[in-house]
Amino acid sequence: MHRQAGGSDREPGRRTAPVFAPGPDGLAHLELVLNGAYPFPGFMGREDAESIEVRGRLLDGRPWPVPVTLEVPEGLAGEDRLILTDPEGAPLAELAVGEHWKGSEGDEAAPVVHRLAGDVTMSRPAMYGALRELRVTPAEVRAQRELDPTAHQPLLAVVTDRPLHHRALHQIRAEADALGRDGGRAEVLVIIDAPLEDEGAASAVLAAEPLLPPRSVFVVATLPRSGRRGSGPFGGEWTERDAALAAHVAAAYGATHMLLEAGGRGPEVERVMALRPPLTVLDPEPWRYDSGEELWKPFTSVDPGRARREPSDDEVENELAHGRELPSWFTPARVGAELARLRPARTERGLTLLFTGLSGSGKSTIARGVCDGIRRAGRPVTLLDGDVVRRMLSKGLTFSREDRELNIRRIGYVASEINRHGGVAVCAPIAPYEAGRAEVRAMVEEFGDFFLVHVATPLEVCEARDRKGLYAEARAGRIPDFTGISGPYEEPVDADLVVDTVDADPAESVAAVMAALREGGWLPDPTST
Ligand SMILES: Nc1ncnc2c1ncn2[C@@H]1O[C@H](COP(=O)(O)OS(=O)(=O)O)[C@@H](OP(=O)(O)O)[C@H]1O
Ligand SMILES: Nc1ncnc2c1ncn2[C@@H]1O[C@H](COP(=O)(O)OP(=O)(O)O)[C@@H](O)[C@H]1O
Repeated sequence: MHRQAGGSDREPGRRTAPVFAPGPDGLAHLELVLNGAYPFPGFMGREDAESIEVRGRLLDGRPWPVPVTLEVPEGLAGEDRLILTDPEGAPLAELAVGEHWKGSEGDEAAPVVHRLAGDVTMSRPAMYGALRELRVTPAEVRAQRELDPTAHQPLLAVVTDRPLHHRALHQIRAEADALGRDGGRAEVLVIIDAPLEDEGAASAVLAAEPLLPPRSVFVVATLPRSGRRGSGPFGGEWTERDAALAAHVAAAYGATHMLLEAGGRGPEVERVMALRPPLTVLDPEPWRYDSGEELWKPFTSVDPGRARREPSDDEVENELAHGRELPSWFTPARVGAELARLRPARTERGLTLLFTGLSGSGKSTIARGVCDGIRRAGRPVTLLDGDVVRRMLSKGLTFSREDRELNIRRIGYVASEINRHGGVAVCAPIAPYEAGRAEVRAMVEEFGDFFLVHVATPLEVCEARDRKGLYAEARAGRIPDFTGISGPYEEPVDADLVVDTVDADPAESVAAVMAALREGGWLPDPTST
């Protein structure tokens, strides 16, 4: 987690500070402190953080919506200086620790969290992460506008973590017109909230540039919102505190007004304004598509019977997953094309199929049949069978919990590499622990899709089959940690498909999996070829 920074001889005789790479939220806060988007010089102490939680204000009375804190491992809690680095270990800033404080997150049983507060000083500008050239500082944007003598119009910030479809674009143009002074229109600054480590929906947002008022400016920022981001390019849920934080950042860029694009389902603007952001958060008039006139119009002028419902984020994801074009009344063609590039059809995305179940449940038998089917459907496929993996990749590992977790991690790694190149990996280990399966899911979803099949054959049936005589041995006490007998099997609660092998023969079980893959769009539909 941390190590001593080598070779820092700037101040001879002074002990070298340990280095620490903050987690995603800590890093996002750090970037906003360093680029001047936040009006304070570092991470907050306990009193400020508690004051924000209780009354939405810093101790000195300034409204502020979220604590800006830095979690550190316990081993760093006693330090008085820290070098904060990016995830690759390059120094970003030095933290002069003013306070160490700890607390538990939520209930008493939760582990103690250690935090350090204090001012940060930039070591060198950040280089890591995606879209660096678009991560322009607030001061740069303000200076650019000051150079322009015609820039006397209000500045409307549009903060978005998702693509701008027709509705949002109409709303933005209408608001920019309404806010304009002297017959002009407000200028537009699009703040794309993208993760630090990848581009998120940024390229799809940028694709809408020609559809926004001329001279609209685009910047990328990462707003910290723990646990919000989904894996798709459609953004996540915004709370009113998230929205208020976005408003503070937008104001730092010089914005006078903000419109949050949250897919039409953002937090109530009144509740955001109650947190006293430093600019006006707009509650734009809803726009609807009038299917009679084939036009987008303000809600009030559309006959409710003719207002077409917008597809939900899930529906958009589903259309893209099946390789279908998004409807042109909903998405501008250029945005749709970029989304199709960001989210290729499932037939082209990597896929990991993980079969989990007791020994003898039928994993290998079904996995073999499914591999044949996938190959026949024209996709490259690799089978990572439990027994075979144990003879090769995981030779020498035992059946302790630790070794089983290592086994599944290795399988997950190989599967994710197969997925990175668009291939299908079919894995058939017992994978008895929820944590191990979740780890594989996370590894795989970086590059492809994950599909969990629970081969839910009851223990009695597996034991009666006892193909390898192992159950008898285990019952006789000769195999320790035998899954289902002397070792645990945690039933999955997140299986995408549960297969019954009691009332079905192998061919039927294979067919059930193949049907699910076809239905989900991972295999070409044979009727369409
Ligand atoms: N203690 C114990 N518990 C469970 N299974 C045992 C054990 N010892 C050996 N075997 C044989 O190893 C096969 C399971 O290996 P896996 O790599 O799939 O297991 S795990 O995912 O690491 O839990 C499993 O194969 P399958 O029957 O194909 O599941 C068994 O044949
Ligand atoms: N519907 C079914 N699907 C898979 N296997 C089945 C089914 N019905 C009976 N079986 C039998 O159950 C046994 C499963 O063994 P195997 O596939 O090696 O399981 P595992 O890999 O889970 O240990 C095989 O002998 C297979 O013929």
